[in-house]
Amino acid sequence: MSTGTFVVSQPLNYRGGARVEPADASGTEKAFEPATGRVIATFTCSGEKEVNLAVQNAKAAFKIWSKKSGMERCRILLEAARIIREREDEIATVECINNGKSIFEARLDIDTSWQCLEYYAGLAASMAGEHIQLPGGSFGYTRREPLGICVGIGAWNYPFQIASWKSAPALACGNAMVFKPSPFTPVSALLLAEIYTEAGVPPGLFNVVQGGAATGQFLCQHHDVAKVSFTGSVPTGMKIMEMSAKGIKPVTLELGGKSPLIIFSDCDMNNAVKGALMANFLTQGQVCCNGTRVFVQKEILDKFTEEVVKQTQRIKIGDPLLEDTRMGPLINRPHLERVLGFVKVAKEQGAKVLCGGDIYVPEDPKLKDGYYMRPCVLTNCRDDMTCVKEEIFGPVMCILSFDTEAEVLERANDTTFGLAAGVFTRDIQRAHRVVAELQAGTCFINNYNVSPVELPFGGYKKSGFGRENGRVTIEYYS
Ligand SMILES: NC(=O)c1ccc[n+]([C@@H]2O[C@H](COP(=O)([O-])OP(=O)(O)OC[C@H]3O[C@@H](n4cnc5c(N)ncnc54)[C@H](O)[C@@H]3O)[C@@H](O)[C@H]2O)c1
Ligand SMILES: C[N+](C)(C)CCCC=O
Repeated sequence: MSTGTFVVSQPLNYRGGARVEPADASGTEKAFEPATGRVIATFTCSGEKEVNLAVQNAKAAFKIWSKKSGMERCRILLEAARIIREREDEIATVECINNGKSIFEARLDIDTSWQCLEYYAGLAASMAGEHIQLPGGSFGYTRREPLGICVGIGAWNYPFQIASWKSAPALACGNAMVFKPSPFTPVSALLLAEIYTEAGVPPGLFNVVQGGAATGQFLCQHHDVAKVSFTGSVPTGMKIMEMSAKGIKPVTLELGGKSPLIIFSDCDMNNAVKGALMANFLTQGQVCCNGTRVFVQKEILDKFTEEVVKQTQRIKIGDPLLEDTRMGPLINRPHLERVLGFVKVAKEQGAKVLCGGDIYVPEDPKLKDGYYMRPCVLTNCRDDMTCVKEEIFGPVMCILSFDTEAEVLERANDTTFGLAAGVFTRDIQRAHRVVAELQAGTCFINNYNVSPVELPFGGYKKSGFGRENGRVTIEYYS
């Protein structure tokens, strides 16, 4: 498949083990190919009736699935993981077309998706309660029971990965799920739904409803829904929590970030520069855990900055389906304008643009209406600037300088977010001392943005609570 050719011809809702047109509507949406600005799908957003049907299907499947043994669930999830792996290129291609990320990155996302299914398949087989000895020869026991119908609501930056990271632990624990992707990226969750069916889950165990806020609200307010797992922005997360509170439903909130990346003067410079690029420019900078506040120790500020700018200017921007492309378009026109707006405000507040921060028009004529910008490095930044305080969610790196460890720790933690953080140093004692003080769910040492599924992922403060991945997530779905 090549850029500019894909169109969606089948229904985008999934219920009872098949693609369906929704029974009612709460408006329509268009999905785009960000590389060309072309519409690839016009779809109906699900209304209350359709949401209700999806939940009823999930309820019927839950009755069957929750009675299966861990080993039976394990076999089916392993089969689904195998199919994802087999169809990796096809899934990555669809992801790349609908999201705009490079095919190189999309394949990595699909890898963490099947790995997540494999991981929870393994845990499913060994899940158990406890036997607790009581005085006088008496005893009690606990059972690990599924919650029931879980709702997953996803963001647009990692569409297939988010659907997998939510559904794999939910299904492994014996739950059913109704998943709502972002209306910007409605396509790839359907592939996951079809794969679960092919692998042998009961019809209705994993359903997809499409739509925006209205559809999401019907899901969160539904009285048969036992839990909501949400990935998205802080303002939406607050609404999800309010709605869930009314129904006393537990929530997992995977929200935004403005993570610090601390580069000490004793770092391996090449590795730190590489790390800063990985922390800022994957998926066009549209990554929740990006280390966008780059604190560099004064002694190496000039050298580090020069090298980062040189490497940033070498990033190959273009057609996301080409093997050598490393940066594609942003998700849509309004978001591109929003990110460029942040760069404008940064300049007005005194930041200096060292490279990028402007619209990019690729030479290939079919990409001329795509949502491209050049990755941006800002210097002369201060902690009180908008670009340093707010999540930009685009390819914009802010460089700040610091003198001492104590000073940088205080400034790094001076944020309402707490999703991730990074430290680059050759001093291993300092590395561990610093990460122990950082208020962040994930801390990287001499690395950034790797996320093995064995490790829990989630935030402190307004970056949310609850975790995805790792053994602990079982606690959030059972
Ligand atoms: N922590 C993480 O794991 C993680 C991962 C990816 C993205 N994010 C965050 O997501 C944000 C970007 O994603 P986005 O723009 O899609 O976020 P968003 O909050 O606008 O939307 C997220 C999802 O919520 C739905 N939604 C919107 N209003 C709703 C409502 N009132 N009720 C129910 N559902 C509603 C949307 O349709 C979408 O599916 C960034 O802040 C980013 O940091 C976090
Ligand atoms: C796989 N990453 C790069 C850690 C991203 C996780 C999801 C954040 O947006």
